[in-house]
Amino acid sequence: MHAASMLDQALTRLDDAARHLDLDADVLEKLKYPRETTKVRLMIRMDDGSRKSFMAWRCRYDDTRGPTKGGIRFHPDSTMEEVETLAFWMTFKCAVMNLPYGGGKGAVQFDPHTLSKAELERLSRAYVQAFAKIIGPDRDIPAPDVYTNAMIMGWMADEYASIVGEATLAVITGKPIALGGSLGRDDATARGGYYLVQRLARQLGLEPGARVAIQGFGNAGQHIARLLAGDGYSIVAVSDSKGAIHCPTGLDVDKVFKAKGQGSVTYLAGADGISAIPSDELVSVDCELLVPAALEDMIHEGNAASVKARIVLELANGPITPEADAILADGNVVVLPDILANAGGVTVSYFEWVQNRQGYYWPVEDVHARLKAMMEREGDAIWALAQDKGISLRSAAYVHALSRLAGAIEAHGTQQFFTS
Ligand SMILES: NC(=O)C1=CN([C@@H]2O[C@H](COP(=O)(O)OP(=O)(O)OC[C@H]3O[C@@H](n4cnc5c(N)ncnc54)[C@H](OP(=O)(O)O)[C@@H]3O)[C@@H](O)[C@H]2O)C=CC1
Ligand SMILES: O=C(O)CCC(=O)C(=O)O
Repeated sequence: MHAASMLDQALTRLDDAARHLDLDADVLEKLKYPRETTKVRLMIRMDDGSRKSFMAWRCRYDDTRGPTKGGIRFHPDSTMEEVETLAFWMTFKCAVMNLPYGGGKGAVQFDPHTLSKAELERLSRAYVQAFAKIIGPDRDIPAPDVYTNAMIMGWMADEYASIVGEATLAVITGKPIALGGSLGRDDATARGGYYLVQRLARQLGLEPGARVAIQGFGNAGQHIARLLAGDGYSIVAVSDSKGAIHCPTGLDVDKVFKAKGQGSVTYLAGADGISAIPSDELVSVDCELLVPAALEDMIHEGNAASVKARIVLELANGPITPEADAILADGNVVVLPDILANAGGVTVSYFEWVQNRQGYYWPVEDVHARLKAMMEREGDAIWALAQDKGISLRSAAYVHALSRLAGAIEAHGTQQFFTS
């Protein structure tokens, strides 16, 4: 898909949701455009003494419900349109979960595999130097996303502290535990999706033993594999950026982790009845549950009809295009939508922010219990709304979020509304 049309495509979900609510036109006008997007060219010194520049963005899409929140992505294909679209989704995700946040997102356009660790640290710190006036614990709070992690969040938090002259832990989440991170943030994205599947398993007709295919084997993909396999689900296919593997009788998840540790899940191809399959065939594998956990637009008009799974758990943001959504709906495939299914990550980020502000840290059991309760509360509400209105879970999630956003926009009053 052409990047320029990405936000327009995402906005079709807003229009769809608006049809189910009696909204003031001002609400839609406010949510149709990003509030602010800042673009900076970052310049760092490379290990060989040369200087190199990198395009970077931070978007604060909407802050009606609170400071903007969302991850920072390091990826060679990132664009401003992608950042704005991801920030739009964050706005709705935070509203779905009733977190006191608006939506934001950031990115640097480069391939992190091409930089040394020291160069990566300089670039991460340069990002914070450039955006120090935009981020802040009550303004805009970054976190990890694709190809960023706790180590990078630690460098960024450290850089921010040195700029403002005091430790400000709540400026960024997904930090190392040693630097004010929350227990349970590492697997929170997958765990939130897992709690949702557990909660809706009966309605979805899913049970342990069901076959699962997982696209992407990073933070989200690895943790969902571990959690579902631990419950007796059979992981029959996985992929990463280098390719995909398939084993109809079920993969040994420990061996997949070992292969990934050595470089790629594809290293297992050829062993124990495991075959290599083309990456784009992962979504067509015969299974009950398909888990996209990589990038956007992986299920599109061209391959949606080949999906054999009955249920799709969207751990990735935007893995299904609107055209593919319609094809899946025609085939009675139930989609657990991204703004609910992967909201565990930002929810535990919120817990981290709360703990940083309290200066009091929770045991992991408390983090899990609170996350579970929130996933079940919002999951139940969205399920009931979908049943009641006869609409998809995605439409119901957007309606659920939009009614909260509309309430907040209206409560701000017109002066605030037009000048903020
Ligand atoms: N981290 C978080 O807290 C959250 C993440 N998400 C979303 O989840 C998705 C995954 O993020 P996350 O797990 O954090 O990112 P990671 O960087 O940890 O992992 C990304 C994974 O996707 C794989 N990948 C990249 N391109 C392809 C491809 N073309 N086909 C198959 N696999 C591919 C990568 O492969 P390789 O390992 O070979 O590089 C890697 O395994 C994204 O959409 C992200 O926005 C959503 C909510 C929160
Ligand atoms: O943890 C966060 O604050 C945001 C995570 C994120 O970027 C996402 O949910 O897409």
